Amino acid sequence: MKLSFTKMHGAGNDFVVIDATRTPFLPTPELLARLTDRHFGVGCDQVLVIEPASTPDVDFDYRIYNSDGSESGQCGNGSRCFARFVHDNGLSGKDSIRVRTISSVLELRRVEGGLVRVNMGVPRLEPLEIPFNASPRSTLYELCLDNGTEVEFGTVNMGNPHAVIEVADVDSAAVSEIGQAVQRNRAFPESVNVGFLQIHDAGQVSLRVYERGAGETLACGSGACAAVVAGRLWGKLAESVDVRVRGGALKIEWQGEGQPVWMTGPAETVFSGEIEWPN
Ligand SMILES: N[C@@H](CCC[C@H](N)C(=O)O)C(=O)O
Repeated sequence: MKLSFTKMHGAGNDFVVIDATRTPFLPTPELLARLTDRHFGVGCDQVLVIEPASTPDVDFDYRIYNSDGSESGQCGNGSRCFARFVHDNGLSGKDSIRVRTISSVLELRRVEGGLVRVNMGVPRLEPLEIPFNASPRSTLYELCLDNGTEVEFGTVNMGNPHAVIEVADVDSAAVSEIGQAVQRNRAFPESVNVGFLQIHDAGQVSLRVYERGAGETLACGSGACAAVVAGRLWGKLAESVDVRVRGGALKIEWQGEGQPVWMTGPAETVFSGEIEWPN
């Protein structure tokens, strides 16, 4: 059987997009591994699946699988690619569509210049359940990691979990080592996306994210939203922030508690293809 796919990226966070609006996509671990593997398959950070709407209040369902096969309820960069794919392939003529993930409903809008603006929803700021070696301090937690490092971080749920650590310099931050140690901590039984945030001024930051289920990616849209929310709660950021990531730039806007976060950024198609499955 041949499976059609489209390779896309949003600021370098790359995806294999599957249109399952007519034929159901049944993602076995082996098939996901074939799609995500950069050496033996197509290669991507996440597989995005476009499904028919399961309820009348949305246009489509949106499933997200990390490169390790785990499923997530949110993928910001993927949402912009989702909107672009739906438009370019004539699946909807609307300029604004609503999609349901396993955890959230998102509104995706096409804007000028190939950019897409996404209503990423209202961030959830529930306090972390504190296990033995972490302690809360206002919107910050302190944690002694199993590698002996002490970190301070904020937590924000954007439909998926994020821990945000402020650093003096993103380029020299030990993103992989600290990211993995935070993910292993029992404070995060479902693991967590770990953001490293450098604040240049109230409107400009740099960010690297060690993603749950995918490792460090060139950009993480939900991570950018979480980082700006955390930075605003710490009183350090303005309502509109330009976020520099390794693969480009995103604009994040958040008016404050109870309000949705808006993310604007690029969405590009790289190529389309077919793979034989099973081979
Ligand atoms: N790259 C994403 C987030 C993808 C899911 C994440 N790794 C998780 O497991 O929650 C984005 O752009 O938001």
